[in-house]
Order: sequence, then structure tokens, then C-alpha cells
Amino acid sequence: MHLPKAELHLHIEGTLEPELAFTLAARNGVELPYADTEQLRTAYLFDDLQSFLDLYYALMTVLRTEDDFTELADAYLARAAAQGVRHAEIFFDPQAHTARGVEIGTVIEGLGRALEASEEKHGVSTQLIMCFLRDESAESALATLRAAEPYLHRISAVGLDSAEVGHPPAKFREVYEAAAALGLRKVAHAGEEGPPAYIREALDVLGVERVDHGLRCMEDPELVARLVADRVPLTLCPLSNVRLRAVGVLEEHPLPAMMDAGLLCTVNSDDPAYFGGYVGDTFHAVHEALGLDREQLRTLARNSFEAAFLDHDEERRARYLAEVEAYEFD
Ligand code: HPA
Ligand SMILES: [Zn+2]
Repeated sequence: MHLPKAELHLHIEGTLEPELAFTLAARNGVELPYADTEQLRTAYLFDDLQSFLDLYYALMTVLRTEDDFTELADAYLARAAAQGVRHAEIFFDPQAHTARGVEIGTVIEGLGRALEASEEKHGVSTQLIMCFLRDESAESALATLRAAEPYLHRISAVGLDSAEVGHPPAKFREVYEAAAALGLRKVAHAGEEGPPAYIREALDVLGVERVDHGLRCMEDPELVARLVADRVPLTLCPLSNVRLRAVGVLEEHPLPAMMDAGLLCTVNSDDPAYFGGYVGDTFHAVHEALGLDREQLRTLARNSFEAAFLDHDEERRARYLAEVEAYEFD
């Protein structure tokens, strides 16, 4: 669906398609435990977040050079542009690369080269969000922030991802304070598999401006009221929720109830190479499965630009919002 939109919840490592994984494996002499792309695709049946993360971290070992990261991001941006994305705020997981000997500068400069060319090449403006792995230590997160300091001109925010349950946001209070002191904005995954209390903690202890997923807020009406009153954006990922079994089938996704409750919902793809669709496909899927009408889809697109970190460029935000209003569905 070509409705103009911003993508605000997208892990660049989760855009690694099987074909590119095999190409990079051959180029870098990395052996994958799968015969071919077809056999690899049979591994894409997940029970929960952890079973996905195991494959996600295993496959990204093919990413080694600056060119690999550039190629990965450029391929995503081309696909995103073809599905109406006008602005993308892109997550990356530096610790998943530095832990296996890839320098953080290789990762950031590689991604940065694709991102800086994106507006001219694909018509997509971009930002980069550096995520800490919450199942690693707070010390490791802090060391990662320090290692990223020479590259801060390329980074607009910090985030928190990976295995949620047992790793509450408060563990990262210090590194979030340090990030804010460096001028970085703050988001965090919360309430994907973890309880509503983790969403409250992300807001109260980390001071996040957006909540990634936030799905489980619906179990806590007082929290919903607060998120509505404060217009805290939620970056929902419906196809991810189905594939990782947070929701049984797409038809049961609470997105319509969340919109009816007045929550500032956005729809995103999370890890599109693994979860069966890019963000335009996701808009189409929620239209079909949940019966969201055109005006509701337009609201989701409008929300995505409202929630985007475009405060330094309100003219651009206004231009994108005007494109949303002018869009004619076919
Ligand atoms: O959906 C996700 N949740 C948490 N961590 C992740 N890292 C990549 N995708 C995800
Ligand atoms: Zn995510």
C-alpha cells in the first residue's frame, strides 16, 4: 500500500532477506547451517520472541564489512520506498556485531552511507536509533554508548530491545541518563512480552518519548488513560505479534480497540524479512484482517508522522502530513 507513511519500528538486521544472507555468507566465507534459501525459510516458524532472536542473531553473523551494512540498509530503503515510506527511523543492534569482532564504526559508517544517500536515491528521509540489548549488562550498554560517541552525528536516539521478560527497563536508567545528556532522544521496547509495569517503568525511569510495541498496555486501563492523555506514541507491529505468538491470529489483534481507546497508534514491520511483510504489506494486512477502513489507515499514517522525531524540521513534517491528506486510495 503506497499511502505515505513513516516507519518508526524497524530493526535493520531484521531486513536481512535469505538471498542477501547467502550472498554475504559466500562473500565473507561464513558457513550457514542451511543448504539454501528454501531450507532457511523453513526455520521461520517461531514459538515466541526468544526462538526468533536465536535465528536473528545467528543469521546476522554474515554481516562483516562496511559494504555489507550499506547493502543491507540500501536494500531495505528501496523496498520501503516502494511501499510508500517517506521517512524511516531505523534501529540497529551494535552489541550484536561488536560481540563478534565487528567494530562499531564499521556498523555505523556502513549504515550511515546508505542512510545519507537515501533521500536523493529513494526519496526516504532517515534517522538512526541505537538499541541496547536488554539481556546484556548495563555496563555493556554504557560501554557501547561510549564507543558510539565519535559517531553521534549519525544517531538521533537510543532504544532497548532483545529478550524482554526478566530484563525490566530500570536496569538501564544510568545509560539512558547518559544518552540524554549527550542530546539523544529515548525510546524502548516495552509490553511486547513483558507486563504493563515495564511500560510504566520505561516512561517513569527511562523517560522514553515513544513506546515500542506497548501491546500489553491494554491489560491496564489506568496506563491506557495515561498514554492517551499524554499522547505517547506506540509503535505497534501486528505481523510480528502474530509470528511471535503474542496474538493468536491477525483477526484478533487489539489494534482497532487501541485506536478506539484513543491511543496514538502507529503500524510498523519490526523485522520484515522474518515476519512476512514490509510496512505497506502490514497496512494492507490490517485493512483486510481487521477491517480498518481508509480513514483509519489515513489516521495511522498521520500518526506515524506525528510520532516521528521531526521536531527540528516541522516544515518537512507538514509536507509529509499534506501528502497523507492528499493521498487517493485506489
Ligand atoms: O521484536 C523484537 N523485540 C525485541 N527485540 C527485537 N530485536 C529484533 N526484533 C525484536
Ligand atoms: Zn522490535
